[in-house]
Amino acid sequence: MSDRDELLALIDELAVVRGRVVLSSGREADYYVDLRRVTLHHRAAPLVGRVMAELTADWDYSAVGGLTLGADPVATAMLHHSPRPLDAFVVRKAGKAHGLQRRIEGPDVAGRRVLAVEDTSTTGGSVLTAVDALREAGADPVGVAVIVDRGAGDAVRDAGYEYRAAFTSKDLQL
Ligand SMILES: O=P(O)(O)OC[C@H]1O[C@H](OP(=O)(O)OP(=O)(O)O)[C@H](O)[C@@H]1O
Ligand SMILES: O=C(O)c1cc(=O)[nH]c(=O)[nH]1
Repeated sequence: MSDRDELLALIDELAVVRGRVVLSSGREADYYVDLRRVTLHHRAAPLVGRVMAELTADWDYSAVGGLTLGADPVATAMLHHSPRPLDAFVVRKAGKAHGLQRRIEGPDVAGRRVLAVEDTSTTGGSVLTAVDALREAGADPVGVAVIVDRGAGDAVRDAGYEYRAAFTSKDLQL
């Protein structure tokens, strides 16, 4: 079985929850894909790293990350399982007032080409928040990549960024 097929089967088995749910955006939906159950799973996490690295293999970037928390294990999986040397970063939902007061944690991203990732994207609001913070920090986001797309493509493209998803809701029969 290919990495992609194995990952899709694990997402279906571990992450899909059917039932009424309120989403991050405040919208309601009748299914949820809890990808943290996949990105933090011993067998699935390396597949996430390889599939997401392959999905973006033709994009030039040296660091990967996104808005905490969903993006964090995606970025670290890529750091560990990408064939290219990659740093990871974490974009905080809010800056912190003590310590070094950084909004973006990890090796400096200023002046670097970076990839913004998400576990799943519905409105694109979360990943575009990360992209805005990256720009503010002097980084150059080369695109957005997510494991499961729930419809954020137009919003991300309208904001001026390329958008790729390893899978869509349809791949999961949702
Ligand atoms: O495209 P959007 O409409 O922004 O929705 C997608 C976001 O929702 C989830 O995170 P959530 O806000 O639940 O927070 P968490 O990552 O801290 O769990 C998910 O991990 C994405 O970040
Ligand atoms: O839009 C969201 O908040 C959302 C949808 C989904 O399927 N999974 C998730 O973690 N968040």
